Amino acid sequence: MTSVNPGTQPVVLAFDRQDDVKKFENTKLGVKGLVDSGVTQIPSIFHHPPENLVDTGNSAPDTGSGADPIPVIDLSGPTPEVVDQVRKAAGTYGFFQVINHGVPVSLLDRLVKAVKAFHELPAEERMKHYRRDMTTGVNYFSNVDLFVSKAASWRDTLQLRLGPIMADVDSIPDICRNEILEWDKEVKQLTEKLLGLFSQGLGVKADKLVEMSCSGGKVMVGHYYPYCPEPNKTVGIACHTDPGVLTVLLQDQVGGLQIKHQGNWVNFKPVHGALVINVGDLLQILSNDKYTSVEHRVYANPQHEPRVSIAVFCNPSKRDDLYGPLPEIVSPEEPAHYRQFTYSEFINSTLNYATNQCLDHNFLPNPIFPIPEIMTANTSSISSLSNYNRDKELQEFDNTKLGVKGLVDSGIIQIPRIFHHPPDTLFHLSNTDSSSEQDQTIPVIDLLSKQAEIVQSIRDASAKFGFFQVINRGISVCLLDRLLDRIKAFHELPPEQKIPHYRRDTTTCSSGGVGFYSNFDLFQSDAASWRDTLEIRLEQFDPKALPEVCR
Ligand SMILES: O=C(O)CCC(=O)C(=O)O
Ligand SMILES: [Fe+2]
Repeated sequence: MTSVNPGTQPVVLAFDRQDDVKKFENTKLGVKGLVDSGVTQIPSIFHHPPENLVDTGNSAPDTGSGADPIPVIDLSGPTPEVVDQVRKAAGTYGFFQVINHGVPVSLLDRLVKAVKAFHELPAEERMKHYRRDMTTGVNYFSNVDLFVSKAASWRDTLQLRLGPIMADVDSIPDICRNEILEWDKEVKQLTEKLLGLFSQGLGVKADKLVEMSCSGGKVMVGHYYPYCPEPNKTVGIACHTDPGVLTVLLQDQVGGLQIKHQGNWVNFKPVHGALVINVGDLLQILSNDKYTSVEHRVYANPQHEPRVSIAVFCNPSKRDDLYGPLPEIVSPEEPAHYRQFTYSEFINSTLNYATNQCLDHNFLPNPIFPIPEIMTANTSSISSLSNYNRDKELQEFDNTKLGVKGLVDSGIIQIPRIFHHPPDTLFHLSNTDSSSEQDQTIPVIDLLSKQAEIVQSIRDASAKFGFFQVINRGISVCLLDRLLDRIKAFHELPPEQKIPHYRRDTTTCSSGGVGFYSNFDLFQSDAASWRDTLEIRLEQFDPKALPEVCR
């Protein structure tokens, strides 16, 4: 799309990509739909920068070559030995596989088959499930971050909330419902067992992490990585760490997962019947870096056989409890590397993860919750933190691109400190005393009155209040009502539709004169205010840049 800038060359507006992304989203068929349509070249929205790419040389990297260094742990072994193996693997690789884990291998096989069958349903069946809004707890989409990432990846996902409250069971596609419900029961037991082993590996009581509700919030994703005709231009999942406590991953035999170990990418060789376990960012923090949350990625599938993987992300369900290095394991000799924070705060601090409520996890800009401050463990409340870094928190808030509405949607119960105004500037909403100011009302001037009266009223109001209201001003009241309603509708759009409009500078060509932001003076004022804004430069804007909902 081009637009003409008066007196200069045509300029290419930056929303070309967003149009292509929307077109792809509107197919409701994901990358599987593209493959089925016979594409031989992948659309440019999937092109990743060279530093993200994996050279697969058009065939799968050899997942079998060399010694496979990632430990396989037999959970049926004696507990002290298992604890020791878990502690070592979690501290060095951040990843390991478990066998004899108690989940019937036949169920694992059936689950992979059922999730694959869902992704291979006829187009008209599959697209009925395509949605991003989280109300039922069941979602099917391609790329959780489609509208915010710079490049999309070659993967579709069926996502389900397993806990603390199971998704609406009737919304789970029939073709995989029974298998998912069976898996949910098994994975609950397995994750509690694993949290027991992780706790003991830190030398704290076995039920410590379960008591902290570390696996109470669970999200399952069933990924489908179909054949990619240009695997050297995109990826299956870009390099990331999982933000939560721990991840249980079931993969089929196709291969494609790679983990970073000592600076090198290591292929994760699938073992039939085994489950892959990895440490998330929160567990690294809770363990005060004794366990490590490791970067991993999946290359775009160069084989005609599609790859299926099913991950369960475990997160705390107690949002307002404090998390941070376990007090039992910090001491003056081994001080805490991170401060204490609530899980809500953790979510708010990680890019739009909170605000779109997709606890599918990936693609956080920082591999670890950015808490550089070293705090000792006796901190009992966030508000008593002395190491408040305002610039950093402002930047993190701006990075969510969702304004204060995003904070409200994420369920915060305390407003972040960047919004705290000094007491002398605050209103007292509970003050009902009728002061002299409250008795006075701002004049309403009827523009259909006699000219002389109008002039007199305007002169008086301007002198006394500097403000007045006008009625009968020739603009249809119905239009005004619609305008208010549409601006409200814009602010209440789902995150993925609002985020593309987030920008502070509406003077650039690429903005089209339109921008959505929270607090125009966010980085200059002493305290931010509880308000978001859609700005339109009336003198010069591109109608196409306006959000459709209020165009
Ligand atoms: O598909 C895989 O093997 C890995 C998936 C993954 O890393 C994720 O969903 O976070
Ligand atoms: Fe992951």
